[in-house]
Amino acid sequence: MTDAITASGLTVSYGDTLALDDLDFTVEPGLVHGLIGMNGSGKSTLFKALMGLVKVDAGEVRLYGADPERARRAGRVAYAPQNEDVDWAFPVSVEDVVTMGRYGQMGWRRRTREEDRRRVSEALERVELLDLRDRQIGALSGGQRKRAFVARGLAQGAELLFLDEPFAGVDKRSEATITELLRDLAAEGRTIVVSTHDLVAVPALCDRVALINRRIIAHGDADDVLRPDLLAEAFGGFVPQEALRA
Ligand SMILES: Nc1ncnc2c1ncn2[C@@H]1O[C@H](COP(=O)(O)OP(=O)(O)OP(=O)(O)O)[C@@H](O)[C@H]1O
Repeated sequence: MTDAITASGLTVSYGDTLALDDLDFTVEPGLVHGLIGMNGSGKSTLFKALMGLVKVDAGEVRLYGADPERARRAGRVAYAPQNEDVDWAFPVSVEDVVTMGRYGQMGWRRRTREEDRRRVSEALERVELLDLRDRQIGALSGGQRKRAFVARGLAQGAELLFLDEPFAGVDKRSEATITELLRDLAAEGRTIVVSTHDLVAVPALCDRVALINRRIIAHGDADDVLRPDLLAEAFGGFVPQEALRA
């Protein structure tokens, strides 16, 4: 089976800051992968590089064997950004945000067809936001906002979903709802990569765990990866205690 992601020798810098350093990352399809690392370890940059959204100094990315930009344009990959990267005051409804997932298929006039409206409704129903479809996106709770972005990816028909910190600012109940949703999507064959600081959330959510600190330090089963020595390497000598209890 073709891997969902293969990245090799990926190097990205912003001026003098080296964000990714000769990083290799291979992701099996149909699983939930957790991407764990401290602030500034390159998690968001990795997502952007995998989607062809930042300039890569060196290295190569393939998504299902294809060029990342092509995979993105074909709607095969979707990205739910960190809260800070979204303008929540923007005057769009939840339904508008999910409809954006259909833009690639709509043509330049962006006129919605029956098929688009059906896919949007199905996606909203799937994430249990159908009754909030007319609400302004910023008037949702943290967990509902994340689900709206997942719905956008589903409306688009994405096979590969990237979620940047989906549990930030989300209560335990919403976290459980999102976890269940992502587990179901993976069971249907989608591939999911989730960046999180929340190590306690990892066992319930992730099939595999990757530790990142500008490169991938370890990637595999949680028991093999969440080891004190590897965590110390990822977290710069500081081992988060909750990681060892996870
Ligand atoms: N647009 C940018 N311009 C300059 N430096 C940047 C930019 N984006 C990220 N960086 C730097 O690149 C490094 C990696 O940042 P990145 O946002 O990928 O890390 P992260 O693991 O997602 O962090 P966090 O957990 O805080 O969101 C950091 O040192 C950051 O300051």
